[in-house]
Amino acid sequence: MIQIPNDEPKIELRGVHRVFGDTHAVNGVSFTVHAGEVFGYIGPNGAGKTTSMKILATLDEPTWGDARVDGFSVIDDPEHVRRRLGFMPDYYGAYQNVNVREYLDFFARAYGLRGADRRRAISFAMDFTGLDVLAKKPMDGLSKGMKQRLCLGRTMIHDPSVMVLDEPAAGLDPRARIELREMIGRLADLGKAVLVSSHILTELAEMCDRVGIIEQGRLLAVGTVDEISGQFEATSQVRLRVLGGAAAAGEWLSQHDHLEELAVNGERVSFRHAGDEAAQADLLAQLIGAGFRVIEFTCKTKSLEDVFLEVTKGRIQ
Ligand SMILES: Nc1ncnc2c1ncn2[C@@H]1O[C@H](COP(=O)(O)OP(=O)(O)OP(=O)(O)O)[C@@H](O)[C@H]1O
Repeated sequence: MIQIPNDEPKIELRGVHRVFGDTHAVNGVSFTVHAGEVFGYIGPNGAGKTTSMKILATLDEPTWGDARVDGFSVIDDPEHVRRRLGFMPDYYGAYQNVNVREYLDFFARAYGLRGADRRRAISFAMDFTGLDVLAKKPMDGLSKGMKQRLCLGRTMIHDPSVMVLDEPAAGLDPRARIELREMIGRLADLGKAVLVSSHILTELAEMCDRVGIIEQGRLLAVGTVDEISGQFEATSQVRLRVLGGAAAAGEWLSQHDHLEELAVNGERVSFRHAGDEAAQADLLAQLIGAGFRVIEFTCKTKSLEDVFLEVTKGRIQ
């Protein structure tokens, strides 16, 4: 995956709002995605991901603000946007008595592809998704993973420069998920800008160049996973057990800086510590030096899931 700085973004949301009655589904969201970049759009259920994606796909319009695809406004130039964008929704119908090739052929025709161009587009999509061996298989007989590939093939049939994928990994088994990640990487290698959503940060962490975390319609953080984690990894959760009771150790610790949320319960003490591992090792040595009989001492930095839970507060609307 490459990241090309200083070029025009392929996707640009500029202060996008979408209001449904009392619900501010998308609340002033702005971000960009460049050619060759995979951007993960992460948020809990009802956060506003699908609504933003539908606006990009010209299936809905912003109440205020604008979004651009390859420089074209979704409000002023929706026809140009549609030609340049492929949208994979989080649901799709399976047609009865339609095989893989026929399904792709239908969508290629819908995009106005003819003759040799249409045959080439179908072959490329089947090749890319590894469905060439299943060309004659009826669509309703495909596994979930294979249907997802077919849907991806349909989304790329008109060779869009922008791909918007709504929860593509939902319900896939681990192998299908790894294969999907690999396909998304190859889309980026082809120079496409890929926007992919999920409500699970870890599901996307490895495949995305950058992520945006959204909750209640607001974008709470944007950056690489490391950048976002770094903002929240400043403290570790420390737990210790002191033989014979921890009240005195708790009292001793409460005199120290860089400690928060100190709690004592029987032999156990827990607190948040703002220092690095060396500082924690020093603290343990001081505790033992002060005569406390420490039998357990653990430090846990935040996992990606912890970071996600901290960024999003679990509010729903
Ligand atoms: N057409 C609509 N009319 C009224 N409210 C809507 C409409 N579409 C979405 N909403 C509301 O907007 C909010 C955002 O919904 P959206 O589907 O964009 O969230 P999401 O992040 O995609 O969630 P999920 O992961 O559950 O798909 C929700 O509160 C939803 O109920």
